[in-house]
Amino acid sequence: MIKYTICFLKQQTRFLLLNRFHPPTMGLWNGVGGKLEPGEAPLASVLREVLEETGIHLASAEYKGIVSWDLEGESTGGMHAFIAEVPEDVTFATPILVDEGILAWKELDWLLHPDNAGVPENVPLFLPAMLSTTECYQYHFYYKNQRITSHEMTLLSEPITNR
Ligand SMILES: Nc1nc2c([nH]c(=O)n2[C@H]2C[C@H](O)[C@@H](COP(=O)(O)OP(=O)(O)OP(=O)(O)O)O2)c(=O)[nH]1
Repeated sequence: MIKYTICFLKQQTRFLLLNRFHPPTMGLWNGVGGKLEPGEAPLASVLREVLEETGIHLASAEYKGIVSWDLEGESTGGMHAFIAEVPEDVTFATPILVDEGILAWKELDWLLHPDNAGVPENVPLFLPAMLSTTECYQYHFYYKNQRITSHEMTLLSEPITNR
């Protein structure tokens, strides 16, 4: 069951990330998102979460598929993932403190740097693929002792953005 959404908001090469005050991914720089409400479509959910957490009113976001995880052999959850371009004329000054954490623009190179321990371990493994394809995949991660041991990506033949 996919319970969450996540959106990577970008403006050219930089991304608006949230350093989260609370679990999951507490203390790490992650995309913006949250839990789907009952009956809510993934796109509506992610647009709502972006508005609530950043104040940015997006007209739309591009569906990129599902990120899911398997902890110690049990499939425990996942999130519908989106990428959205913030128009150039939208000025969003950071860092800024919000209820959920600290928002700041971070360069893609910083986000993907192999020495960067400040982003969720799975982000550098799925985000480059999402940025380089228009196809939607399920990115599935296997964890043991809270570390990724392997991952796989499978093409989604019927993306489910509006269900
Ligand atoms: N990169 C990454 N993000 C994750 C993982 N697990 C996980 O839940 N997330 C994301 C999905 C959501 O965007 C976010 C968790 O949402 P949340 O619990 O804060 O949801 P919410 O704002 O609706 O929560 P609440 O305050 O109402 O309880 O973290 C993960 O393993 N990697």
